Amino acid sequence: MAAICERFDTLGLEDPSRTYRLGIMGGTFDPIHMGHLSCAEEVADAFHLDGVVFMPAGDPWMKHNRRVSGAEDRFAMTRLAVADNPKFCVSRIEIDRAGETYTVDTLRIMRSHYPDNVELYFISGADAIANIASWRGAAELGALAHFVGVTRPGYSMDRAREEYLRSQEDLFDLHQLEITALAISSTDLRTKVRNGQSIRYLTPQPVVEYIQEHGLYPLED
Ligand SMILES: Nc1ncnc2c1ncn2[C@@H]1O[C@H](COP(=O)(O)OP(=O)(O)OP(=O)(O)O)[C@@H](O)[C@H]1O
Ligand SMILES: O=C(O)c1ccc[n+]([C@@H]2O[C@H](COP(=O)([O-])O)[C@@H](O)[C@H]2O)c1
Repeated sequence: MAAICERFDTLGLEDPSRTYRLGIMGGTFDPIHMGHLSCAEEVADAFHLDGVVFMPAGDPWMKHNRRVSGAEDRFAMTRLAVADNPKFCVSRIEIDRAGETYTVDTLRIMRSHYPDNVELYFISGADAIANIASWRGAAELGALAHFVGVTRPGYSMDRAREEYLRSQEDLFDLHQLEITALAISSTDLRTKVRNGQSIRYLTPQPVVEYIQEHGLYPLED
């Protein structure tokens, strides 16, 4: 099995004199939606990334207060959603790792997998960045990867930035990017499915069909 994700496992080796840039789009993806996909695409474009690895969290510990779908369903939906984009791939490393999922562990693994000419860019919405001071190993994160905080409707980027700087021992910079505002959330999609409303155009059609075929989201969070 590929160590990170097959498509980008040998990134950096082709031309050791060139710098490569790899994005990491971390999330629970329960389910993945156009907000995630469009965010990854806009960051890839703006930062000239060679690719983006979608990284479904195995056990997202900050979501223990609510129902989270099985990792294999979330992985399968993410794979369907990115299948038509040659710059995207999905990694199993977090869902194959036992225990609660910590980004610091993932970034350590990725940093040791890739040669030094591959720079890592962890992509995150303003809501996730605003919690970063409480992430495991927060002070180490900025040394392992660049962090790109993107705007998200309803969340403050100023607060996200303050929390990010608070989490860093040294003042690593946070790259900020204003992206097209899509007020879409997985929570809204789950609610719509439960209420029998359409989610067409909010997530790719293969994901809509997967949710229907597997009867996901019958119950409240
Ligand atoms: N519409 C959006 N615009 C920008 N970023 C987003 C958007 N939706 C999610 N993100 C970012 O994508 C990452 C993964 O998000 P996640 O999988 O938790 O989705 P979510 O829609 O926030 O889910 P939920 O509603 O279940 O909490 C986070 O960094 C989050 O900030
Ligand atoms: O490492 C941590 O402690 C940590 C705590 C909360 C969230 N994260 C990561 O942040 C990303 C977005 O998380 P979420 O919960 O908004 O889907 C995802 O990759 C999570 O694994 C990481």
